[in-house]
Amino acid sequence: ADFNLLLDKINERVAIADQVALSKWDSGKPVFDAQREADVLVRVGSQASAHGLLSDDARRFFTDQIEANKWVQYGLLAQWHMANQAPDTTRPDLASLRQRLDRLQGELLNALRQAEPIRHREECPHAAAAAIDAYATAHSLDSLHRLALVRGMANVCQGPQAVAQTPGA
Ligand SMILES: O=C(O)C(=O)C[C@]1(C(=O)O)C=C[C@@H](O)C=C1
Repeated sequence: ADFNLLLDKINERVAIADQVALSKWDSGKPVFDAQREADVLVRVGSQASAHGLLSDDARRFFTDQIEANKWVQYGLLAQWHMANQAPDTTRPDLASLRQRLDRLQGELLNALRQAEPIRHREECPHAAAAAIDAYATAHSLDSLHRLALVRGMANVCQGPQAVAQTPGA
């Protein structure tokens, strides 16, 4: 196992942030929505064990994904305010973007579970950083989206003591 599937799923979620930012540019809604974050994290916590993960671990991981999402939104909104314009590509409304985020949730948790063995290895921090670097280069990510991967991977390495639950436990 390596980090490629996990990075793919993290990057997929980050790519949705671009469209969330556009919807917020249109609506003027703030990036931060405390109630929505709480809802997401409650669901993640309750679905963790079905994916073979501890609730706290899954919640911490998702807190990082939400932070990565906000970094991208703040970064893009600042670029668009600088330019006094945002791209005029068609964008889905926030409700359908949230449905897409919800659908990705299980895939992200499965990808985290799949990475479990490397997460506890001594070389995890180096392997994670190298995988992010290679992934960002291979996908020609700009510095904002590269940094979002760094943020999303921030707590993937866990040290040897944490133990995963068996699915359904
Ligand atoms: O749903 C939104 O409004 C988003 O901006 C997405 C998201 C997330 O990553 O899930 C990020 C920031 C908000 O505080 C809530 C949720």
